[in-house]
Amino acid sequence: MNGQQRVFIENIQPQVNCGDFPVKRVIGDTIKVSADIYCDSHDVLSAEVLHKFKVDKEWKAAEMEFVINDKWKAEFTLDSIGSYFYTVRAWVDHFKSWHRDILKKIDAQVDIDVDLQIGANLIQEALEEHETMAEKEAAFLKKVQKEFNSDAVWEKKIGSVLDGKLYRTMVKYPVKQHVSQIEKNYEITVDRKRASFSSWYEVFPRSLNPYGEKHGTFKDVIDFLPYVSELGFDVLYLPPVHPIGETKRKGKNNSVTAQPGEPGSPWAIGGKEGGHKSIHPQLGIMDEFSELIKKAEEKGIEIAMDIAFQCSPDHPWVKEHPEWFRHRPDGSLQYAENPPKKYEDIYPLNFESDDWKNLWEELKSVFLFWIDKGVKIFRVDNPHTKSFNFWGWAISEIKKEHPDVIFLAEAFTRPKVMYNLAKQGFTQSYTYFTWRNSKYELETYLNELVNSKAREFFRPNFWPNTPDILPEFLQVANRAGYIQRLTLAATLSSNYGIYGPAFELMENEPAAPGKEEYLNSEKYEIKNWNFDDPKSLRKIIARMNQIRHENTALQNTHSLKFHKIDNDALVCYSKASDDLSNIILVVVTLDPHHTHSGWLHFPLKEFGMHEHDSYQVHDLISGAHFLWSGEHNFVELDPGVMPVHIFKVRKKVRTERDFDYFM
Ligand SMILES: O=P(O)(O)O[C@H]1O[C@H](CO)[C@@H](O[C@H]2O[C@H](CO)[C@@H](O)[C@H](O)[C@H]2O)[C@H](O)[C@H]1O
Repeated sequence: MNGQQRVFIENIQPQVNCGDFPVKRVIGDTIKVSADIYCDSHDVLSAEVLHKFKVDKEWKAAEMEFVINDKWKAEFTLDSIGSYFYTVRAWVDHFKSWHRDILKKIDAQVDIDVDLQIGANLIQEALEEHETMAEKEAAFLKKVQKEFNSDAVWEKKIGSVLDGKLYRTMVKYPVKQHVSQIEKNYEITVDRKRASFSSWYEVFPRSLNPYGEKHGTFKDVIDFLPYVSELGFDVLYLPPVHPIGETKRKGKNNSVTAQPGEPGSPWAIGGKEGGHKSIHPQLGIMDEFSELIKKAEEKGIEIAMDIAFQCSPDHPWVKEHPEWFRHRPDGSLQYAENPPKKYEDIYPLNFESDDWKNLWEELKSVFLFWIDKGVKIFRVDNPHTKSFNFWGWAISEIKKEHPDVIFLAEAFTRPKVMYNLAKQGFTQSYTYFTWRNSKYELETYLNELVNSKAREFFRPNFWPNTPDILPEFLQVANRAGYIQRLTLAATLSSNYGIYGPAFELMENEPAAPGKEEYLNSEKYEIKNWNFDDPKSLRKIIARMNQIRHENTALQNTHSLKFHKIDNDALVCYSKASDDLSNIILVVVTLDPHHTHSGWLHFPLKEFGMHEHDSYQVHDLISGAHFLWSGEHNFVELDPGVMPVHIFKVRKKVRTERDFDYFM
């Protein structure tokens, strides 16, 4: 410790686990750093945030500004994808202290002769510290210094003190003595935009044969792209595309024995044709996969690949690397489980294997293999059943070379485990949204995601359904119920997705009463979907995605605010762009059967308006416009017509010619 250091720096924000893990942002974001900074006595302090992009040699400094109660803040912009680092330093600023005190003394008309000599000495220190100071400024300081040391009249001397030029020049050339600096460098992972704003559509390629007669292929997926594009999705997520094992293959409805010709679960990876780096022969060949990536890209769609680190008994690794699996005393291998679910057709990898280094390398190489083929988004199956240290290592290794890669964690498990995976580097995470139905459940859960420390590292991705989950709500939902869940997913979270055909075609028969699995699940059989079914929700889904793309407010999750509405069947919330130029107010009825109404409270001041202002709300779903005034307004939703309002709030703009319009 250097005993001359007097400044304390604490509570640096944002940070995750005291800086053990990075905070997350996307390119173009401005990061706001704050810290509690104080010292003994009454001296004035100066502080700055030092920051740099990983490869930069030099640190840049952002001057911190005092806020209140020893809190200081500064901000800087993140203009590259990759890792940034920052830390905070502060020191007692003797010039600023001198300046503040001498002004008080002048005011009180007390003797300041000695203070002026001290001022002259401070100027001397600045001149010595900054030898390269611009000549003009150095000359100015020397002139003032001479005055302070001269017999010039009092008025002349204080004229220089009061003249802002001295203050401005000295602050520009600070003398940083006995600087306290936090030793830790806090990390920020800066991702590309899609990390925080993405719309996912999940489809099984093998079900895309247009006539439903054969196994679908990558070519069929290419032909399906216009549909995905029409619906407005930008990520097309495909369950595993690898060879499927024959041994222990599962049959229809999760039967533990498959009948001849049944295709098996795509997650039972590996067969005689290869493992995680091979393609299921009935889907096509590698060139066709590359063609799919290319064609999708032309339409602004990215292909997300499923990474499921597990092996069917026929996977080459089972023979080539028996040491990567756990052997039971009788020599057999234990199949995988995610209690109470049993996955009899796969073996889990043993992360305690003595050969763990080679195992880790091989798994990393699976990602790199597909990245080389053009995949930049991975949905990772069950990451919570693999070593967390492996994920931390693998993701950071991959991101060193490929900082634009996005990883979605499919971990439906305990909250702390889900959060740990996000801290290890997963870009986005599945959530409990799927089961949050009531107003209380939604508000509590969203407040946890948006207003707790989790917001710094956990990016939620909301799914109303998945091939594994047909939630009870959807099992009994009518059309309004589906639209309600779609709206909540698409407007509460800036990342959302649907397990496509089953959602828009409102497939909702459970495997058995009380089960949340789909009857005749696509996981075990090839489906023949009628995408042109007149009851399809495709039009409203397309509109929802269009609204998301046209309104930057919906492209973030952090600005979410719930608003009071005096009816528990109605939920009301808003999102806004950082500059408040785009404000979206959403009202959803949670009762898909009866009409509900209520008075909502929209706190205008928080959105840059006056509490009595009149403004327009434009329902982006129905097209209706309403003129509202003040903070309390009435809404009514008949789910038979439409269970949601997605209002764009148009503020009144006053022009110079006294002509008002709504922006
Ligand atoms: O355990 P989760 O609910 O998170 O589900 C994920 O992982 C499962 C195992 O990979 C996967 O399960 C599917 O594939 C298994 C292996 O073929 C099969 O035994 C299961 O019956 C089938 O559901 C699930 O789809 C995935 O989301």
